[in-house]
Amino acid sequence: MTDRTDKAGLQVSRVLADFIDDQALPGTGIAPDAFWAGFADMVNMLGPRNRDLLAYREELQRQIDDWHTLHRGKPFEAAAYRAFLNEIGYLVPEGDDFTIHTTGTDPEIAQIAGSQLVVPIMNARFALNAANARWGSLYDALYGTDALGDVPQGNGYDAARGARAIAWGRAHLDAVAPLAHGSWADVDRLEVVDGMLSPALRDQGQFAGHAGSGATLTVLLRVNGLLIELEVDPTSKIGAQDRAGISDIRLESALSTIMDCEDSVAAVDAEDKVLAYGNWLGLMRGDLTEQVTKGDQTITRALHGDRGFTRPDGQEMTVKGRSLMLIRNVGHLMTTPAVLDAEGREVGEGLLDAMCTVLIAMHDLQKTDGIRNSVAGSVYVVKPKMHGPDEVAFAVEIFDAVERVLGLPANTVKLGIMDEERRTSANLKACIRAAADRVAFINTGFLDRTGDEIHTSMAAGPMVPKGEMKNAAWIKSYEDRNVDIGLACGLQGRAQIGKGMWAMPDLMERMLAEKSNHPQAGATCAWVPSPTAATLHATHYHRISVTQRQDAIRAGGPRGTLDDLLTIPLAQGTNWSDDQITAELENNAQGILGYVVRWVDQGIGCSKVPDIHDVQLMEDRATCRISSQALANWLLHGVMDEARMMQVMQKMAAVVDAQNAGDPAYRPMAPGFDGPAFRAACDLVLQGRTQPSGYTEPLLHDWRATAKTMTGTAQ
Ligand SMILES: CC(=O)SCCNC(=O)CCNC(=O)[C@H](O)C(C)(C)COP(=O)(O)OP(=O)(O)OC[C@H]1O[C@@H](n2cnc3c(N)ncnc32)[C@H](O)[C@@H]1OP(=O)(O)O
Ligand SMILES: O=CC(=O)O
Ligand SMILES: [Mg+2]
Repeated sequence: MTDRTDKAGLQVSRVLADFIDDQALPGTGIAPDAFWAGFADMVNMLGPRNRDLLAYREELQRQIDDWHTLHRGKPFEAAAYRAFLNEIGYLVPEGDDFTIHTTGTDPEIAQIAGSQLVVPIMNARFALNAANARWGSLYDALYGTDALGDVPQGNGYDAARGARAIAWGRAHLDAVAPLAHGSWADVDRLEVVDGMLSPALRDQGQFAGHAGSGATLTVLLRVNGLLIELEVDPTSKIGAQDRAGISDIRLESALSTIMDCEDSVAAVDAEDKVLAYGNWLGLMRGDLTEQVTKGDQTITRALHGDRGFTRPDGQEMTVKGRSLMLIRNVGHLMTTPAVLDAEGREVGEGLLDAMCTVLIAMHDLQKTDGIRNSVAGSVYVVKPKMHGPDEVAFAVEIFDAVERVLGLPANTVKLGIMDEERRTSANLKACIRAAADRVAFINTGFLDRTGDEIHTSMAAGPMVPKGEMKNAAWIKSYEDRNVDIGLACGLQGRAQIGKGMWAMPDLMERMLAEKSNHPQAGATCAWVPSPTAATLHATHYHRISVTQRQDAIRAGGPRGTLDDLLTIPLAQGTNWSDDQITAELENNAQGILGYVVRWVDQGIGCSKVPDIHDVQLMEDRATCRISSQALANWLLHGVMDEARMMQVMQKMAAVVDAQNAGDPAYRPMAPGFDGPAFRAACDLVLQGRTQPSGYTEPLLHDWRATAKTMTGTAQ
């Protein structure tokens, strides 16, 4: 039984009430009574609207299901389908041209293009690492991963491998910051004389500053707005082997980081929410620390400070040591047992997130020195899973209300719009207009978007296998239109246009080869799963000027069409071989089970799970949405029956158990197949058709709460 206390008519879990009153509010100038009264008003005013918007989602989905059921087996008529979507209000008029008015953003949002890291906020160790991932060692990223084609072997330093990393780094400098004469590979001394770098760069404007001198010199270069740091230290292991004594090339890497309260975490009750909010508070106050033990060494991880350099003109400059932090709230769907309204209903989790995360960010807004996040005085909230312009307008209303309660200037909160639901993609211009005063990014969350693609048209017929989705007409149009519309709405120089996650965290060679497609496509940022990936992906922004790409794209005129966007990825017939069907079933089942078992039993919201080809994949709720919707779709259309599905689930549960054999906290699913994790995974498929928009969170939350009750850890 949750211990609750009355706050302005709300029944608030005591653990949350204490956290807000004793930790989050002190120092903000907001009194507890004012906070809770303001939140109660918000719940009363916006709660019913929230429920109406969700009911409208369901109503539209029902009409779409009916339309497909009526037309099944007949040739698909795109024009009739589009007319129907207009008629039911799924498609709304685009409206006149306009440009956004967002002001007061930090340079990382509006001016500089670079990697965007995402991190589960409930993991303090990772969250601190992410905040500090503004800077990363290029040598470490090359040496420690498969970026050079192979992974390091053994424990000691492999000098030949080190030499390959150094050679790669020098070749990169030749490509992006060439010398006036010769190659970086041949430099045998670096120095700064009278504000000039020696040897001279072809473009002296790329020399941005320096610190120290002689044997402890640090040189800063600036390429497409991103800083590159050359560290000279001939006494270090690497520097001693280097002709110029360069010990590392450090890159400005994760320019921005999304601290995630959504799809990469498992937060089902007040205790979980307080952990998430507590870490955010530590990051915003600047005092979060975590003990990190590796081998026999324990260190205290804390936020890095800023550093001072001297510019070529002799002026001092400060270089930020941390990534600009954004906070992803949950969407409009879920409610939370952390707070009950006057009628005893759970309140919208999105309302609670909005109020608490912005309150906490006030600790940063009030600072004038030290460890600051937004120097421009903004709070960046990423809002996921919104369906269409009315839901974006509702998010704006939420933040209007939050700003009023907290006494913040209007539009302090900037909004990141995840373009990851089909109704948002199809009405993107109207969605951006709805947030024109505060939009700070649009981002193609292609993983959720793929899940919604399957769910929306679930009744139309069996879809292509998961791996073929990336070649479908809708997704190309979706990616192109997002950039086209973003540029047409004036995001260039004002807000980020972002692209999606690299979901193969261990395949860095492949990421280096492929992810340049994101800046090439005009994206000012794209998601990476780890600090190392942020460093490697930064090299793409050195090579590609996103501003120039955006100018060229805009000059070329709009590309993706709405008709392509609305083209349903139906399979052309279902004459797959039995082996093909088995492979698809097993692959999806393994991903679902491997993810869900850690989510439900251990509360881990983001995991690396191998696929059936043994490629480690980042799995979160969005990837789980795809896999479960893909299986639900094939089940609905008889590609397999329930008995076969259950057989596959049991077989793959045993495989997942074996994969986790080394984890002492792991509870095997086989041979009983009756624990909450296995049942959750099966429900995600069996009930996938009727889950709201095909989301995984309602079932995951229920089963996690059950598992917590079973183990006596429920709040
Ligand atoms: C569709 C979407 O919504 S995508 C957005 C949601 N997804 C994410 O946020 C992905 C974030 N990434 C992660 O959570 C992790 O990288 C995973 C789960 C994919 C892999 O985790 P692991 O298997 O533990 O990674 P691995 O063992 O390779 O590396 C761990 C180290 O890398 C660091 N690390 C890994 N990912 C991150 C990250 N995103 N941010 C900061 N540090 C990270 C850890 O701090 C750790 O280093 P440490 O020991 O010095 O603390
Ligand atoms: O949130 C990101 C996605 O791809 O979904
Ligand atoms: Mg998403």
